[in-house]
Amino acid sequence: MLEKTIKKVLVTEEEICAKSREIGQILTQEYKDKNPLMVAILKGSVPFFAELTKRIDTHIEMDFMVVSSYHGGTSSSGEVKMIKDLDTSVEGRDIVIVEDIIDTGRTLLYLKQLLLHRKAKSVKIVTLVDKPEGRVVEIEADYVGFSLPNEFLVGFGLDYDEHFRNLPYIGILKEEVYQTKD
Ligand SMILES: O=P(O)(O)OC[C@H]1O[C@H](OP(=O)(O)OP(=O)(O)O)[C@H](O)[C@@H]1O
Ligand code: HPA
Repeated sequence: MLEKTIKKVLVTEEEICAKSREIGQILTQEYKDKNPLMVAILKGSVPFFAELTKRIDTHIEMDFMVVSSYHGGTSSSGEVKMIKDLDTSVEGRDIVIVEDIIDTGRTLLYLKQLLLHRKAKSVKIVTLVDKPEGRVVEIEADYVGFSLPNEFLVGFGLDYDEHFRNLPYIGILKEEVYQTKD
């Protein structure tokens, strides 16, 4: 079973649910009467997006984007590519980007600049995980669930080679998992 591949759990399911509730309450106040467009960045943000949006008690709309900067394994190519754009116009709208993780920051810098260029009224970023030591460009999230050390993380949307997104917690893999997959 998947649990056997995990060396250490860093954030439990209970902690993620409690934090999502907390951020959801803040967003409820902040976006009351603003009908923000909540943008999930696929695929990693899916579990957190589902957990968070349930906890927002005011009108929101949802849309989805696919961008990619990681191509298998644990390293980044550095280039951010748009694979699926939004269906909705962002002009004059309050936008909340929801991510699973900020690491180098390249993905979110690209997305924030793109949406501001398209004349969004405001763009805020919510991320489940921040790895501040990984940053190579200047960008910060407005709301961070958990600030974690610079290790390769899996679970709650975070993948290693497309696997482990379905773990209900965030953890690090045992060394042998990398050895058998590479
Ligand atoms: O701060 P960065 O170094 O840019 O890394 C963060 C991005 O990397 C991952 O996406 P990925 O491109 O792997 O796609 P995925 O969401 O489908 O896993 C993650 O979901 C973020 O979008
Ligand atoms: O630690 C990570 N795990 C999974 N995907 C990622 N994308 C950036 N950093 C990570």
